[in-house]
Amino acid sequence: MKNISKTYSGNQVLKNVSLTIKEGEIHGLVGENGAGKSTLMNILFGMPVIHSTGGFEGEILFDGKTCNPKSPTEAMEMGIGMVHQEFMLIPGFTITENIKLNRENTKPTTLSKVLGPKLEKLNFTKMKEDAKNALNKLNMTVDEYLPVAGLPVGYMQFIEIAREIDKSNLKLLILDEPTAVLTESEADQFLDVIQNLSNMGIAILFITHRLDEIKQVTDSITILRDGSLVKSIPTSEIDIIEMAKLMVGREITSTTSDKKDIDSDTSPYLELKDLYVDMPGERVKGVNLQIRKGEILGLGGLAGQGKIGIANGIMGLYPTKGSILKDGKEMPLNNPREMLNNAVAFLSEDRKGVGLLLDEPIDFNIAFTSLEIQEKFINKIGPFKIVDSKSIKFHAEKIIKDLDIRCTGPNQYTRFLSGGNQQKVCIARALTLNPDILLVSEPTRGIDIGAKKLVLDTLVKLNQELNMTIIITSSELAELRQVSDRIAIISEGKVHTILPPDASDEAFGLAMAGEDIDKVVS
Ligand SMILES: Nc1ncnc2c1ncn2[C@@H]1O[C@H](COP(=O)(O)OP(=O)(O)OP(=O)(O)O)[C@@H](O)[C@H]1O
Repeated sequence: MKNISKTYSGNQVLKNVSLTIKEGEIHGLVGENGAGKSTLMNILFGMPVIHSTGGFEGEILFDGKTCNPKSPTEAMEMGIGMVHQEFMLIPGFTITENIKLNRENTKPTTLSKVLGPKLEKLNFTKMKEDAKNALNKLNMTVDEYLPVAGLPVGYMQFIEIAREIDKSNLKLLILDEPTAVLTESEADQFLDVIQNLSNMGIAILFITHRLDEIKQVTDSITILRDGSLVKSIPTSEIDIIEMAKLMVGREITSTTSDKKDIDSDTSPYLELKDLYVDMPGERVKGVNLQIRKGEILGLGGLAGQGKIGIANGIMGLYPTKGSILKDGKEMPLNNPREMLNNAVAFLSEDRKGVGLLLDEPIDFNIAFTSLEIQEKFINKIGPFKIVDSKSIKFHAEKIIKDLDIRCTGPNQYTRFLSGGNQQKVCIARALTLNPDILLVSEPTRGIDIGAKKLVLDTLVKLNQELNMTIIITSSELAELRQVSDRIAIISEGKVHTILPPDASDEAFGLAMAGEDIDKVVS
């Protein structure tokens, strides 16, 4: 890609960016949220959003020939595949149907011989065989006839890749943040797969915010900042700290909070008694927990063990049994609105389903829940209620600055924000509720290293300055250890053990595996 520039309604998001990738090479593309990574890849894959917004400037050469894919179909014909940040699978279809979608195998019938190929029959045996083959290449043992709906998110990612590698002419595979939704062990398996694909001669363009993965698996990297190329360099010649510095243009230090001793004699601020949550894939099976006022409690554990289900259950988003007491008062179960009324706010791990209003501006998205639930930003004149747009805008401007949301201003529609910046808008919305208890799930998933620090710093600041009680659920143990006062490890739907953040790696490892940790902890 040579001297690529792209403008979205007057806003230049790529400035003369060049990028080269060789056959079979694994090339990392890194940069802060909004740096222009997805846009660059969308250009290469011929995404309609590029061409419906005036196209781009610059030149693309593929296999030595000038090309300009005007649609994903054209890109695919050339041998380019792409797995997007958001899944593009059809839930009601089986794994095989999703892998073979639009490329179904058919076999002739008596009618088709006379009336043409449109009347050919689907060749299910061949389709199943191909799907199985693609899954095998990824070391996946899942049954190909299962429907995609209800599968754990990690599986979905592998199915998307299986779909790409089933294409026989695949030469270059673009992966936009493929590991953001994977657990650590799934991500490791995934990196092996990438290595295998590269050994097969397929070039990989890999976008991720996990710089350790970039270091581990790529041959070379390109760093973007604010739409410009900062550097392209062989990975062996740069370390992670330097990468982070080049991405954000400044040094990144890690977040730490002053850990508080939790006095178990004081009465709990939030108490969960025998909590059961029927969240598919993350069932909670009898959790008892006491959280003190002003505490940051971390919830850790392996995927599928129930840690994610706890906050979802407290919020009433999945059928829940047991009891939840806030400051000694019994909370209604299965009633999200009542939880919000009781000043409990939730930032969901489900980025797609978090309910951003994509065709509304940033400021309204930030204010929306507070407006609905708390009647904030409303002026009452006699019997009339008038939305105070000025204060909504003012509030948004402040929080955009605080969380460093990269946008053209509070009026910009959230649809046009990069993925990470959309996530920050969700955080801003939860904070606007000014809750007593903030539940945050995977708060830094998919956001860049600079923004990650900002989010964690914000949580620590809210806790210190407002004495806000925070329950943070995360698959990244390092992140939990940085900010939590105590960390509860969830295994098989129950609290396996509660550890101090400075407990040994061994203790955390054993607890996560559901093993007895007494020996190491003492
Ligand atoms: N369809 C669009 N219309 C207008 N602006 C857009 C559109 N898509 C992206 N942008 C803007 O282009 C810039 C680059 O966004 P892009 O999605 O390429 O960033 P990114 O580096 O992939 O970020 P992330 O890591 O958050 O996914 C951002 O400022 C974004 O707001």
